Amino acid sequence: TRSTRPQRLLRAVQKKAIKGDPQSVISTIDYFCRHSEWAMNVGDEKGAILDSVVCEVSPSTALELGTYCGYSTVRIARLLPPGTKLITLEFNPDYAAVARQIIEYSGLQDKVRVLWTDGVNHIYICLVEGASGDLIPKMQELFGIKTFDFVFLDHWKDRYLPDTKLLEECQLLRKGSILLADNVICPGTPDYLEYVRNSPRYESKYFKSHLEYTKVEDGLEKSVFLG
Ligand SMILES: Cn1ncc2cc([C@H](O)c3cccc(CNC(=O)c4cc(-c5ccc(F)cc5)cc(O)c4O)c3)ccc21
Ligand SMILES: [Mg+2]
Repeated sequence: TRSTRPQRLLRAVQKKAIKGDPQSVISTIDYFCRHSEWAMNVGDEKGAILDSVVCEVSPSTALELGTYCGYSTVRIARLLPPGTKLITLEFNPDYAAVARQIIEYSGLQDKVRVLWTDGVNHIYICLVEGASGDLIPKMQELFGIKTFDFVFLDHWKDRYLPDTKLLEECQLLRKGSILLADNVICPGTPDYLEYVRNSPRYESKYFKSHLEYTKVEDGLEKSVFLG
């Protein structure tokens, strides 16, 4: 049967990227998506904004909702200091399988481990198969996470708001936690935007950009939880 888009993206990485070099994996994916086949990675333009927020926050605990092929996982993980804990949630097993291979190809495989064995000198990326709504309430028991310093939302757009409320209810956000949401314009997350922009518990800022690999407007919304 015909390969899937994530499989074709993985093949391009295995063929053209330098093994062990995260930047080369990122550039290869961006080139492939711009010149061969579009895919819903956050991309280079919004990716640069993601990079700057990750560097500014320098989180010791981070959560990504929606791994897809692992492009933003690699973007985030390459910037994280040793000892960071990055959890990325993917419910689609085919996407998770491709993401594992792309994360490993990027050389982060020695950091992709069962969580927090020593937690001293490695970044721990844990790619967990499952839906955010089921897994968020289990973060403490599964991973010993108390709160997240940084959350990147890039999964189903109608899950941004319920999952943000779930993070609040599970007390996984602390004063100063940063939420960064992709696609707040295209495809759009109107209920989430309305919430973080009007709730007294958040200070929100819009970073105008474009839908990955296109000229269509899109952007990222950065929201600080005020506690
Ligand atoms: C519950 N739960 N827990 C974990 C988890 C993980 C997933 C998957 O990773 C997954 C699967 C399918 C779709 C998404 C969301 N992404 C998008 O839909 C998107 C679309 C476009 C776009 C824009 C313009 C178009 F014309 C077409 C697509 C541009 C973008 O950047 C996107 O992120 C995420 C899903 C639910 C999950
Ligand atoms: Mg997206």
